[in-house]
Amino acid sequence: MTEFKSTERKDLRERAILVGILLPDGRYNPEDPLDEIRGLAKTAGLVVVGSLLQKRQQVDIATVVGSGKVEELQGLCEAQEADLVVVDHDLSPSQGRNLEKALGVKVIDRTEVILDIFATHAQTNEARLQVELAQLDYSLPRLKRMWTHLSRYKGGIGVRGPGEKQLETDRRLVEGRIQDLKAKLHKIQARKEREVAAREAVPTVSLVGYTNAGKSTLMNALTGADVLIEDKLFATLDTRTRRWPFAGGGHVLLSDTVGFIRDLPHSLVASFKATLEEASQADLLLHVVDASSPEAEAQIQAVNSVLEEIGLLGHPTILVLNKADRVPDRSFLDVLRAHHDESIVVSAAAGDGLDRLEQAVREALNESALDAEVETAVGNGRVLSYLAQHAMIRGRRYSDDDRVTVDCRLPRRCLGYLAEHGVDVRTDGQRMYA
Ligand SMILES: Nc1nc2c(ncn2[C@@H]2O[C@H](COP(=O)(O)OP(=O)(O)OP(=O)(O)O)[C@@H](O)[C@H]2O)c(=O)[nH]1
Ligand SMILES: [Mg+2]
Repeated sequence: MTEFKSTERKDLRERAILVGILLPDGRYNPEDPLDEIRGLAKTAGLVVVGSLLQKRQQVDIATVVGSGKVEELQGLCEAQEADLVVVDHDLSPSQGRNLEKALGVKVIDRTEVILDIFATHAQTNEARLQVELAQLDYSLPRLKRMWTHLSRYKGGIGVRGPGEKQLETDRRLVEGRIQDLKAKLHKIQARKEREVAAREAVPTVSLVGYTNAGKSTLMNALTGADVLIEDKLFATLDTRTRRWPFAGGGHVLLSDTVGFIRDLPHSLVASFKATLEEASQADLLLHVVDASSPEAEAQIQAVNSVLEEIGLLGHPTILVLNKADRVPDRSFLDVLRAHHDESIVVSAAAGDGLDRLEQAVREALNESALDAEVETAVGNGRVLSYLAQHAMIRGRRYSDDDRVTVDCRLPRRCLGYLAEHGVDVRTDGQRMYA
């Protein structure tokens, strides 16, 4: 019966029903609480054929939504010939199983949709390995819980059943693959670090921000690059770095990064940490915001919490309020600007405000680097090669007592390292970009 139906259908994409649970403390778009999960479903290539919302004090332990809603959902699935149900909430393995049993269709949660999108969008070898690592990290505890659940039945008759053995085999396979992936990623990242170190000592700036905020559009507008832009979530998964020539002279290196989202699955944050850590090498972050979204403020907070997780919250940052051309009401921008003093309004698509952005970046970079004289022993190879990698060296003076003084432009973030190594640093506070 079902088979007959599906061969009759012209559109072979999977048909999905979205389920949202409105909890008292949940942060949703009040006009359309399913807005984001609908965007995720669309990006994952699903056709949304229906949706269902339930207001609750807390999620139902067994089935997330209440039993009445489960019945309603089952009717909806049949009427719409749905292939799957997407729940905008994390599901425990047993909640997923219970719902699947009751509904007779596949049930997936928000994290699985995000992991799926990442898996289809990953293009470089590194991104693919990171996604696979995240997927295995996500499935490992589920694997355990799934088998534990089974072996509880088997354990009842007092035997170490095949479930237990199977679990061991599966777990060992998965754990082995995880180690293998980590080793491969480690190699790639070590190579990248060498590449970064070998770069000329030009200031670097990283774009960060909520997914779909317009980071890649801004990257293209500033550097003339040709990075993929799509009205989809997570269009960019691979970091790219391009030269951003300043209209007023000089240039910096600008990197695009993977977008953030509220409640980014932990396994993903962990495996993309290395990619995001490129941002921590940057002298400055541009936090790009879709200022035309009613969720702008909540998205800023979500990005800040990921930044905090990867230790970047205190990093020098400029907030870029993008899509100004689409903001329906100016007063909306004023509210955002009042909350965030270091912010610049732009439209990456229309090319508005980019000159002001350049000026703000110059000023921030001036503040983030110092003219310095660093004195150390001629034989201190470690510190001298550190300086060669991180500072813009202008000259060296040698003295009779085997000491060298390096005259350079030094990023502020290097002061900690030099202090740790007991090196003497003198600064006169002159600015490089006037
Ligand atoms: N109206 C308007 N649309 C913009 C602007 N900047 C970007 N967009 C649109 O917003 C959508 C997302 O842009 P991207 O540049 O791909 O966003 P992103 O932040 O790189 O997104 P991910 O890589 O998916 O995280 C695209 O449809 C862009 O055309 C802008 O200034 N104004
Ligand atoms: Mg992008």
